[in-house]
Amino acid sequence: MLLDQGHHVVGVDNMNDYYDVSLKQHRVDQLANDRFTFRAMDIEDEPDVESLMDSAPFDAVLNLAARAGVRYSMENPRVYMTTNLMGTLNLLESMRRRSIGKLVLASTSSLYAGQPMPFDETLSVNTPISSYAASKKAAEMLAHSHHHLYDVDVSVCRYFTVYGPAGRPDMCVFRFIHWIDQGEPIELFGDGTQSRDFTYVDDIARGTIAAIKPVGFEVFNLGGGNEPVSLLAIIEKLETLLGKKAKLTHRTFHKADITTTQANIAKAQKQLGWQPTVGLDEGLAACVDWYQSNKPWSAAIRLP
Ligand SMILES: Cc1cn([C@H]2C[C@H](O)[C@@H](COP(=O)(O)OP(=O)(O)O[C@H]3O[C@H](C)C(=O)[C@H](O)[C@H]3O)O2)c(=O)[nH]c1=O
Repeated sequence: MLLDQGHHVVGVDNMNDYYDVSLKQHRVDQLANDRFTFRAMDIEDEPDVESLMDSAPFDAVLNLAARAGVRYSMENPRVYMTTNLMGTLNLLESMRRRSIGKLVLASTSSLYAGQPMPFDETLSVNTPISSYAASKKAAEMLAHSHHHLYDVDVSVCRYFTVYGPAGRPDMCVFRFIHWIDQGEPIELFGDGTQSRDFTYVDDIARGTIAAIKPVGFEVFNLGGGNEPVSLLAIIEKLETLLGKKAKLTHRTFHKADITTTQANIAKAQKQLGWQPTVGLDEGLAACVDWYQSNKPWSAAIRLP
């Protein structure tokens, strides 16, 4: 979207193998453009971040680089802190040294666990239930202190369960499509009544770009803003789209999982002029279309 608007963009990804690297490469390949440069590097590596920041006169940094799996953060909490917190520190420090004035920081609705819905940005989110959420909260706080000390302008975007074509294969929508299509049992944590305010990736991209505008320091919920939809309802919709019945294997509800999410998006609507436009049925259909039209490669993507 930034390229379509005529901007020059440098994209960074460390291409780690937490999930199938061919999917990451597929996404990079879609961005072929004279104004796009890709750098395979890690924001944890301070000298590399410094050299990156010297490579062009940046107006803004959008930090979407993260360890983002909720359940895997119980297995390997250390990488969540090194990437999500120390990586953010490297970016903030290199921005400070060069007076790059704008940071958009991707954060998460996972922070709202235990709070009353719909989740409002003013709720206190000091009791995270996963190392992932804790690392994102830590990054938000670090960004705040850099805003206070060095005047960097910060928009924190709390994303609500983002899905879309070429989506993450550690998340439910991608996996459920794969399993239903392949006739394999869906691994379902809990009874499937847990629910999410699913948000389509293009809406998230538009909201993230809208958040580049100067705001001081603000937190914005970027969520569908709809009634939360249960996993069982998602499975039913995917069965219809794929024309196949799902088989289920039940697993214990995961301790790091939030039961339900619903965004209050009034603030993003008002201050960013942002409104999600892609409904769940349309969004899921786009995911299934992408999966079908990229076969056999898409069906062979390794699930973590
Ligand atoms: C992958 C998978 C998930 N589930 C269940 C577990 C959860 O109760 C629910 C949604 O899990 P998922 O990982 O798709 O999404 P969230 O737990 O909402 O987390 C996601 O949205 C937030 C905002 C982020 O910030 C995370 O980066 C992102 O991973 O489906 C299953 O039952 N089976 C599965 O194979």
